[in-house]
Amino acid sequence: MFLYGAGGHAKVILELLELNGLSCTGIYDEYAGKKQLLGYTVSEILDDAYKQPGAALIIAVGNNKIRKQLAYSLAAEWGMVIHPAANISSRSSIGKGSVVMAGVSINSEASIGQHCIINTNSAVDHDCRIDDYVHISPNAALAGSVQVGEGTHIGIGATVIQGIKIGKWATVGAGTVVIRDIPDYATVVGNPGRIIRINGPEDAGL
Ligand SMILES: CC(=O)SCCNC(=O)CCNC(=O)[C@H](O)C(C)(C)COP(=O)(O)OP(=O)(O)OC[C@H]1O[C@@H](n2cnc3c(N)ncnc32)[C@H](O)[C@@H]1OP(=O)(O)O
Repeated sequence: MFLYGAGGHAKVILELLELNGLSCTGIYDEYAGKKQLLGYTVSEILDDAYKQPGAALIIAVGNNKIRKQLAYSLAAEWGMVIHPAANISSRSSIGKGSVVMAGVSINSEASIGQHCIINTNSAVDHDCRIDDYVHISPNAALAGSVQVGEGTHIGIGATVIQGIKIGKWATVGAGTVVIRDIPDYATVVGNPGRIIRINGPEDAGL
């Protein structure tokens, strides 16, 4: 498995690979300014090795917009990795390029898009629909049938009650309690969550 990205998020993914008995064949980061990550070599030059038959790449970058831009520019076979201590319903689905950290629960008939981060100890309950490039931060909890649009960031420890629809490229602040639908591009904070800003399509990365 190849990784693109050599920051803190990449460290967590490297350890997921190790726990799954998968070898990391290469790490690319053209802007990292470092040669090593956890003892693995980091290459600043993007060669074609990750495009060889049988190779797969995970974009190990936490920023949702940058992950989307890279997904379009790198054009690879996408890998996926799930922590062995995640509870994943056999009736759920997870898209290519996504990563699922320790302690996560993904319950029945939930669907996770491509290049998502489902971070440590978060919960995505039954029938949730998570679109591509979403990040569900550590300890966030989504009740049943919540929808999260493309590129949205759910902050650490946020709580979303059942049936809520959250638009695309929105931000839910740390610890926010979401009890009403959230429009596209909105930033919502507090308990109950209130909108403090609405950006535009320029916030969507591409
Ligand atoms: C493994 C990992 O590290 S995963 C990463 C997890 N990280 C996160 O979840 C971070 C989530 N980010 C946040 O919560 C941020 O505060 C954001 C994105 C919601 C807002 O950030 P900014 O746009 O920089 O807003 P800013 O800090 O200027 O705050 C604007 C106002 O909102 C308030 N505010 C900001 N965040 C929150 C919050 N989480 N809860 C309540 N109020 C908040 C501020 O107090 C401020 O209020 P004021 O105008 O009355 O002073």
